Amino acid sequence: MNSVIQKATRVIIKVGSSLVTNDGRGLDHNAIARWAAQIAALRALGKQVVLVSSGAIAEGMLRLGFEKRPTDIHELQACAAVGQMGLAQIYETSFRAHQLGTAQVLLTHADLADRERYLNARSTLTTLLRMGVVPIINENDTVVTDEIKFGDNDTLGALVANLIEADALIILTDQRGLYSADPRKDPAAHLITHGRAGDLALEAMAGGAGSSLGRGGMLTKILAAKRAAKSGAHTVIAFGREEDVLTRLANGEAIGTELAAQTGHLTARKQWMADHLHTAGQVVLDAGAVQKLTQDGKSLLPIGVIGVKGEFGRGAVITCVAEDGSAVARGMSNYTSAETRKIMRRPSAEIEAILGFLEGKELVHRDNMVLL
Ligand SMILES: Nc1ncnc2c1ncn2[C@@H]1O[C@H](COP(=O)(O)OP(=O)(O)O)[C@@H](O)[C@H]1O
Ligand SMILES: N[C@@H](CCC(=O)OP(=O)(O)O)C(=O)O
Repeated sequence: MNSVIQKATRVIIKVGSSLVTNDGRGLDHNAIARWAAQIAALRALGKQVVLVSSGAIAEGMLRLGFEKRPTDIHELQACAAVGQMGLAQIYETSFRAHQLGTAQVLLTHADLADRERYLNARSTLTTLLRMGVVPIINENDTVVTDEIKFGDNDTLGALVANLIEADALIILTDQRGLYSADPRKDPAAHLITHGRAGDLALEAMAGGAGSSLGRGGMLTKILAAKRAAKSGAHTVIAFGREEDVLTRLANGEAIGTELAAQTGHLTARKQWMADHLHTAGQVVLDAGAVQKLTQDGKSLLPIGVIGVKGEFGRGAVITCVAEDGSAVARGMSNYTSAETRKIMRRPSAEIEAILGFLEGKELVHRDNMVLL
């Protein structure tokens, strides 16, 4: 038994290049239809699923008539741009068969390192999930070249797990999981069924890149598990063509390699916030707001703010202090300091009229906050 996926309510599933393609050129429509059916079953169990799928380059190669993977980086980018249309098309059709809508989300690592974009991506994804849509994520290969060189969606999967605080990351690949050595080179290698995310011994077992299409190999998967664990997500690495792999994992079956996170979401978030000792600014809360945050577990609304100190941008980590100056909480602000000065002491229903837009009715959402 393995209850990690069974217990998870928010899951990122990453489907690698080596799996999603038909012998390296074009997409395997039948395999994609099977994953869509299984993801629909997971949704019916009440799980929210985000799919990170590779395969754009492979499909673009087919559509543009390349026999071999081009070496020119801009030709690869062109393949990705053309192929992404096919990838979106096939996922939309496959999920539609199960009455599920899909959304295309193209991201770069830099997007997630930028606070404002991070918050925007997070809000978009959580809104899509709330609406019952399955977001399909890939790298935005048009605007970056580093990622295309390494071809690594494992890292992207982990970053997305951090972004929306997923409970689990499932990495589907062309091997049954992590082996004690690369099974393509060492026939005596055995499957590692359990491990601790972040254990350095695992990194030594994972060799370099695997197939000619997938570039990351097992090492990027192990590093992705380590990264995902930073926000409390567990990782499972499994063979994507194993029959009903996703639904069986959701039923608690032990398949592949499970790499467990050692800290829960809350501890992880606190650690992350603790890294921001030098916050960009402060907001002063009235007694009612302090009570809402500390006693009732609520978000901070602008109406409870009576002062703003310092200058900060949207997405900055700020400190919420009581009138006597004692620190109450720390969190990411939905509004800049200038905007906060305009909307403080005012009801959230007026934000849009005051600023001309609404980023959220909260100044700091509960999910982006830790109490001190
Ligand atoms: N210890 C290991 N256990 C399993 N696979 C390994 C290991 N070391 C290296 N590999 C290689 O990693 C490959 C999977 O990585 P990759 O081809 O990048 O897949 P994907 O496209 O799914 O990301 C496997 O086919 C295998 O050859
Ligand atoms: N973004 C690109 C490549 C991503 C990629 O190959 O990643 P991986 O599946 O981790 O080896 C694509 O869609 O073709």
